Amino acid sequence: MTTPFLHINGIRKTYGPVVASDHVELAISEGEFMTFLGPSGSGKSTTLYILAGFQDPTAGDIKLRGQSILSTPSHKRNIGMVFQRYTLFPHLSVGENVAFPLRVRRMGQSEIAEKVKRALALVRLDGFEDRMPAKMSGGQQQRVALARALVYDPPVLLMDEPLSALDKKLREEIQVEIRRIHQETGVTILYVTHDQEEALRLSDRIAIFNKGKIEQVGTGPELYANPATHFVADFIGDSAFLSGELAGVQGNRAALRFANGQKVVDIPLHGAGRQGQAADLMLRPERVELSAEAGAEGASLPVTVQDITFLGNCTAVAARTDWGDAMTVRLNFGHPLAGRLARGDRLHVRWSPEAAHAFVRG
Ligand SMILES: Nc1ncnc2c1ncn2[C@@H]1O[C@H](COP(=O)(O)OP(=O)(O)OP(=O)(O)O)[C@@H](O)[C@H]1O
Repeated sequence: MTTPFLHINGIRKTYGPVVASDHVELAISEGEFMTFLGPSGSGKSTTLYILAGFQDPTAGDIKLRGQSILSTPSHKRNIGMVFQRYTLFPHLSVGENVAFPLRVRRMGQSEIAEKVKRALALVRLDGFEDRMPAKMSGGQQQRVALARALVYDPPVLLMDEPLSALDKKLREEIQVEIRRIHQETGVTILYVTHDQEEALRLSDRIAIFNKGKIEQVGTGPELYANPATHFVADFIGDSAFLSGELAGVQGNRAALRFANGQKVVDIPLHGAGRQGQAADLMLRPERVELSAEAGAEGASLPVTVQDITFLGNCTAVAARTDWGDAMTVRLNFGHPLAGRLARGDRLHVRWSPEAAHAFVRG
């Protein structure tokens, strides 16, 4: 096996009784854009801070090109870092902020000027050297922070929710910039977010964190097409989950029975399960339609319309099964049912049989 570029090797971190990172194991390739995605408190930042050297792990190791970096102090790890909130020095100009890591490294004045100019050009802030941070927008300040983190060409850049303080439009603009910078510099990026759309836009691969552990690692399409667990299936994509119980299990195929007695047979079962266990049927939104007529047996359920919301290119229809499970189905603009629905209407949710997956309740 070849040595991974960056190896997070069984990292565990506890704070008293709280297990923040629980044997996190991950190999990252040189130049890869890896995102840690998960809900608040799932251990993403803790793992990143251990990489940065701000925290020591309780157990495990971090290896860069096969060498442990745990005993190297944070400022000597040569790892760039951009945080949630702008962390510029307010009393220093943009140029001095970006120059700071080079001054610490005792670089010569002309080389500093050259590198600062190049780093500011990279984040499209050419000519902003003399501006003070307080006179810049949030997005500009975050780009200065990015220039400062990249100015000494670190092999690894860590980013902890760097866009969470910005509004949606600005966030999307800077996401495009971050992708471009990643491609231009080839720096290996580890990026923390709880926003699945951001993760999907930016990453080569995504590690899904839950309760301190990585539940699954894969590309966006891999995670969407083959979620390993209920949690991953729920976290990536807007899926409907309809509750029932396992009516029969054969290997990794199962039959699932809903509370109204209807059955869905021969569907993939993710994770171990046995007959009688509570389980959910997962339906991805693009394989689901609403119709006035029932569909094929085992691929159709009656529902009641709860709410109708026009969203421009589509209409979101919130519906409920007879046993109270909620789901939302989107009708494309111009769909024959859009504009003709009212609360309380009885309709049928229909899906293509290959779109149904069973997940045992976690
Ligand atoms: N210094 C600390 N002392 C005690 N507990 C901590 C400390 N730092 C983190 N924790 C706990 O460890 C767990 C993981 O926290 P962490 O910040 O890594 O999660 P996260 O996924 O990055 O969440 P967020 O997106 O909210 O930052 C949480 O339960 C948190 O409360």
